[in-house]
Amino acid sequence: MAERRRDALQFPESEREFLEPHLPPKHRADDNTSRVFTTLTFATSLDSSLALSPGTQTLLSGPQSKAMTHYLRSRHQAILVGVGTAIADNPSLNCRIEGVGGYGGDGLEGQPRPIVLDPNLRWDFSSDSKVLALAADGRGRAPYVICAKHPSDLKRVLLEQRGGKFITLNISDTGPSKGKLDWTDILQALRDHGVQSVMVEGGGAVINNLLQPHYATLIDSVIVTIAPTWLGQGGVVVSPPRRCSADGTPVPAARLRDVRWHPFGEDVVLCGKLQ
Ligand SMILES: NC(=O)C1=CN([C@@H]2O[C@H](COP(=O)(O)OP(=O)(O)OC[C@H]3O[C@@H](n4cnc5c(N)ncnc54)[C@H](O)[C@@H]3O)[C@@H](O)[C@H]2O)C=CC1
Ligand SMILES: Nc1nc(O)c(N)c(N[C@@H]2O[C@H](COP(=O)(O)O)[C@@H](O)[C@H]2O)n1
Repeated sequence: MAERRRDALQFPESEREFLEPHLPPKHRADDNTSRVFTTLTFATSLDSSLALSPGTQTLLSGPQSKAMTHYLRSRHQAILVGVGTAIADNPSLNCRIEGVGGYGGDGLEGQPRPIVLDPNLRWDFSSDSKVLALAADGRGRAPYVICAKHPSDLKRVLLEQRGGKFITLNISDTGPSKGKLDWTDILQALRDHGVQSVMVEGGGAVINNLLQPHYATLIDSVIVTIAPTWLGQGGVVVSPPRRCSADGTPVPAARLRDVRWHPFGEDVVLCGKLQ
């Protein structure tokens, strides 16, 4: 049995039941489903902010909802963030729940694969990246970087040495991701690389892009932590593009159905499906 770590998080069995209907099915090695179970999840303030300002990290989740997020990480094969988040936060993107690989468990069992959406190769993971350091230390997996350019051999070799890789896709020339990567292509590429479930954590640009009606059928589950604070103006806001009906009247951009709420400490967690 691997050594117990003092920084491991606890998430009680009694809280897990609430989340179960909103999680991907437990995967089998022979599972041939063609699509990726996709969960959109993030922590927000009462004024829909993810962070106090662009380029900064803001702690919103309390200890219980943070443990919940780490439990979600253990139940998905991958975590996806945009390069803005990778640069701003230098995140760990691993799972620190007691009992998963690297935190008392065997190998890398329960550790999700970090995915960074970085079309123009802005992320310099070669210096001081927590994700790569954790991968080297056996407490997380090396990232897959989804890009639209060919990386330098230096970056490619460094990533591959740690067990990660670059996945190069074409920029979309139509639809709601014109000039970017299309989510249908991103999720298909993940499936082609063996990923059966992914939680998309953010940041603002990623969430606002994905919350467009065109992609609603790609998202299986939405799980949002709401913290009892207002961050104020100038933050990184979740607010997808406006929609209008045929006569030009504004209509809601997106809405959840089958909604359930659960308090975690001072936060509340909302689970639902996109209509
Ligand atoms: N409270 C929370 O749960 C979370 C908060 N954050 C916060 O969000 C902030 C970062 O958000 P943003 O600046 O909006 O950056 P972001 O993390 O959304 O990354 C934006 C970048 O991702 C790439 N991207 C996004 N969609 C794409 C697409 N369809 N195709 C190709 N590339 C695409 C582009 O390069 C874009 O510039 C940080 O302050 C971070 O702390 C991030 C994640 C979760
Ligand atoms: N659930 C949640 N609560 C918050 O308060 C947050 N700021 C975030 N941010 C996301 O988590 C990443 C940091 O994760 P590590 O602890 O470094 O693994 C950060 O990059 C955001 O994606 N999430």
